[in-house]
Amino acid sequence: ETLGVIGFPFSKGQPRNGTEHGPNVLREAGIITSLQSLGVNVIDHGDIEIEVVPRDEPMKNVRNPRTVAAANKKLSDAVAKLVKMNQSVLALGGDHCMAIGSIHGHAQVEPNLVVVWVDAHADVNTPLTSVSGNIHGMPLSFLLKELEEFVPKVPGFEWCKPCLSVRDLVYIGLRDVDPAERLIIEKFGIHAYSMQEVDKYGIKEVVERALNQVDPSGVRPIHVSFDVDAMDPTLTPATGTPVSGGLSLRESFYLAEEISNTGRLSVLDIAEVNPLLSTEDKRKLTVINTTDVSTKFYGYRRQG
Ligand SMILES: CN[C@](CCCC[B-](O)(O)O)(CCN1CCCCC1)C(=O)O
Ligand SMILES: [Mn+2]
Ligand SMILES: [Mn+2]
Ligand SMILES: [Mn+2]
Repeated sequence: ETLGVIGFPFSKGQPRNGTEHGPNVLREAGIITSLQSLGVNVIDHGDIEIEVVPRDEPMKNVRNPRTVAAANKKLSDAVAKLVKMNQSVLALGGDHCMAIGSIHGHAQVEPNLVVVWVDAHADVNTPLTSVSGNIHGMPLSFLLKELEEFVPKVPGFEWCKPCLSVRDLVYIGLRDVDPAERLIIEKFGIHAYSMQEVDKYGIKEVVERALNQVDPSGVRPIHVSFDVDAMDPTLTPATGTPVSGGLSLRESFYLAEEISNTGRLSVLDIAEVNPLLSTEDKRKLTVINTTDVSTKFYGYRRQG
């Protein structure tokens, strides 16, 4: 089994510079060697080449649409190519708009995939419901078939055909959801385990229910889109939209271990590491904790 690593050095899905350095600070922290030490055959395919599209005027309030679209088209093609070569893929971000390219590319080869979205946020605003205009708060609206009729054409995204159904998506870690996002989640009955459910049922029960709801027969390829702001900000402070009361280190480890144990993790996104948004020691803490969770997704066993 080969694990292909792709860097997505990108920040234009949100306004805070720094997530373009995410892939490299994770590499410098030794994420590749940590994975290789698990006996995983890791190939680092380098970074997606990012081009800034000139005169990339906002479409209504959507910022950097063409630049975000062009970068994610490249990511989609790269992910599809690796999945087609039977590699599992670790995509290092970069802001969470990366999920547009990553999930789209994965779905071109594995249309039967399910998505586990681990995040403080639902990231399901449409270009019309978004208050911020930051595409990192909208990726799922570009991917969900049931939202297609509510999403306007955004310049550059002509390539991005919705490829996911709401019943194939489950959230874990929500604690900062916009009113319009809540409406969408309730209208379409999207499975969602917020931090309230994590407290109520415990992480074991939440992970069990989540996986059972999207894939009761336990056969479908899994795409995990992991926003590091799902974890408590005391653990991953170097991120753009921190929200208190997040997943503990052990809850994050357990979630990753259970996903790993399915043997069906196909693509993992690690999004929203922003080394510029904190002091040196907080940056170190963020990349160490992010790396430690990542190794659990790929078979690190706490029991030895
Ligand atoms: C909750 N939605 C936000 C944040 C999206 C975070 C994206 B992620 O990838 O980091 O998860 C925030 C919108 N609020 C901003 C403050 C005023 C109310 C709206 C948005 O910009 O859509
Ligand atoms: Mn988030
Ligand atoms: Mn996110
Ligand atoms: Mn974030």
